[in-house]
Amino acid sequence: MELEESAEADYMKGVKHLCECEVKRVPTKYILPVPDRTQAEPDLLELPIVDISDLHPGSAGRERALSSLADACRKYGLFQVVNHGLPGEVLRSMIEVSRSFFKLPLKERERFMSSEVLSPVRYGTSFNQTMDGVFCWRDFLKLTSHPLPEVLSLWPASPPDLREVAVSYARETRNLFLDLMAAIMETLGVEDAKMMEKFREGSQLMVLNFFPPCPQPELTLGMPPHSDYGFLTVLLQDGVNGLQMQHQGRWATVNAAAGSLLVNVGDHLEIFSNGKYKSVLHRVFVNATSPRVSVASLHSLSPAAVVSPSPQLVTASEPRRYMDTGFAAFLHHLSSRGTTAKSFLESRKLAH
Ligand SMILES: O=C(O)CCC(=O)C(=O)O
Ligand SMILES: [Fe+2]
Repeated sequence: MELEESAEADYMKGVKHLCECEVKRVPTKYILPVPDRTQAEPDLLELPIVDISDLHPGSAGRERALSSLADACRKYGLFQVVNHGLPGEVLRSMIEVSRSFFKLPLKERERFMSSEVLSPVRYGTSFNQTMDGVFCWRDFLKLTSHPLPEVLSLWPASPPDLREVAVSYARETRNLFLDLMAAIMETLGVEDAKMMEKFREGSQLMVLNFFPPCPQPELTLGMPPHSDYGFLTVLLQDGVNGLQMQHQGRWATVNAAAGSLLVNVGDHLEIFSNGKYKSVLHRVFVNATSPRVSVASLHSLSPAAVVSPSPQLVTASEPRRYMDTGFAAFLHHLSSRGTTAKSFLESRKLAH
């Protein structure tokens, strides 16, 4: 009992630390109101699959692949990519090095703790630890990954292979993002070379997530319902289920094999597409036995840029649906209200 009480006072140190204190019950700080908990076993959802090799110019299956990509962005907001060209070894090493980082002693991880959301390297816990009333069962390391040279020296130097592995993973996911955005622009019927240039100059943030086993997983969540802010997120998981998405008004569990890559539509693409493609609301559940690691790579324009609906998608019959949105507006929302559900995007909608 004594141990659990002192552990509770330490919740800012994260859930890995709580587990090391061998808590047998979830501290009050993590207990969600009943309606916010996961239902026992939501349905498993078969995700649409996009074959990246078919998107290459000249591929016989190109038209079909573009149409399945458009459908996936419109109807699901989350899909699985295959034949993506990322070497299995790069994916496996990224999971492995993330796992090793979270195994480091708290003292080493804590050095990267910061409440400064713009900090290029940031270790933390929960979703938005300065705002969350109820904490969630997650520790994370956020690494600004593009433009890289200025920030690389700030990344953790331990585990010793973290920089090398994460740089090569970041480069590969960035290329995948750029290929996907070129194809997505085509599915939207938008020709905009300047925009493609902005994607190339854009930002990339990698989020290494760690969800340790939880003694009472039914009381809490690994991440609350949220959408990601960027254009696309490339998501790598370790084969332990945890991701749920909202589809047709219901929560469903996403079943992704170890080493497979998922891609989800973020708020900026919803804005750019003037609402044609929807950012997906998703959350993470935890379990009592298996630690889980995931790596989310969030891609957008540079923080100084403004995202607007593409002028080519605003017409007399399709009026502009969203305000111009800069990164500053997002940060303001984050620090004043948090970003659970799709509250940020809702705040950018224009009334008609
Ligand atoms: O762990 C996952 O599967 C999802 C993580 C996620 O949604 C995020 O980092 O934004
Ligand atoms: Fe997310």
